[in-house]
Amino acid sequence: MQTLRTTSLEVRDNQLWILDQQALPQQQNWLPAHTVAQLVDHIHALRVRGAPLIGLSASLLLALLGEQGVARSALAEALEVLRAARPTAVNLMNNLDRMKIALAESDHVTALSAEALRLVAEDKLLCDNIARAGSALVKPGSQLLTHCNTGGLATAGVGTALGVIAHAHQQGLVSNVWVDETRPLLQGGRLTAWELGELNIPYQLITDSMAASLMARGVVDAIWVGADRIAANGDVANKIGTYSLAVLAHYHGIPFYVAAPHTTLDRLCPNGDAIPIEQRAASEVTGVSGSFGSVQWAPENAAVYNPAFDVTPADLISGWVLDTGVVTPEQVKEGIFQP
Ligand SMILES: CSC[C@H]1O[C@H](OP(=O)(O)O)[C@H](O)[C@@H]1O
Repeated sequence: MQTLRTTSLEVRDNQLWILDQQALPQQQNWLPAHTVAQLVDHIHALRVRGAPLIGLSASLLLALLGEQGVARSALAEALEVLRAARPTAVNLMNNLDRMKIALAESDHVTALSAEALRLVAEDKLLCDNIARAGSALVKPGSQLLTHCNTGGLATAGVGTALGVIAHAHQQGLVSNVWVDETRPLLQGGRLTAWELGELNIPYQLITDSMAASLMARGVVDAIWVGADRIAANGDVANKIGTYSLAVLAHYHGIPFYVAAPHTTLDRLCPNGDAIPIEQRAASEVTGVSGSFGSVQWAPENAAVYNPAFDVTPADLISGWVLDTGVVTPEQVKEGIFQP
């Protein structure tokens, strides 16, 4: 397979390498994802994270294994193991469903590589289209608030919600970005802050609990978030903490936008109640770990509830900004996302 590089993925010498997103921003460590076990471990640990990126990394590895001569039957098993690596972000399943079709072709090795590269190229374009569609909704001088990380690290392109923010900033429309640190894994404080710094976009890092008072002060003009799965009725699963932002935005009359590629749509999922929500380890809440090591503050036997995502009901969403354009609440009510 040709050499390929995104912000956090690289194909080099016919092997897949990943940028460890748990070590950022202090360290930029590229790690091997040469085997299914390695990539699944990276995905479980969120060294590889972000709904689109998870699907793309799995697709690329499957194609590379095919080129390395792994038997078709073993590739089919590998596909199923990768498909189960994380349950909420549907991009993984959507991508691998397309790879499954390629695997059934007579020349499956060529078909797998072509499909994986097509998925990467498509995602870059989807990000650009989302950025353009979304920035049309940004008013001049806006202060925008975002949650978790939805930039180039999480996609093959400029990102989803953060791609909109970056494109709007390029057009001179953004005066400041409020960056939710996004407990417990701090994707905002570590990754979004790093990406905005690299892009020279003005931002202020806040704890998640600060968002409400900023809205009350009238210094949040719109909220932009990503998505891990969009159900047929428009409900959205996204990083834990998204739902509370949507409720606050509704109370304060602030537009709340979800930015995502169409590969995040799950038309067979009727509503948010049907979206599987990943439950994660207690250690992510009882303390924090990173390139510096780890520290624990809660009692050893603390009982912990740690869902990685929550669901925002469609009636709290002002618009779904997809690569195909902006979808309105009226269109969602009319069933635009229905199968
Ligand atoms: C464009 S990434 C979409 C989505 O993925 C993130 O979750 P995680 O960091 O657990 O992979 C977050 O929910 C983003 O909004």
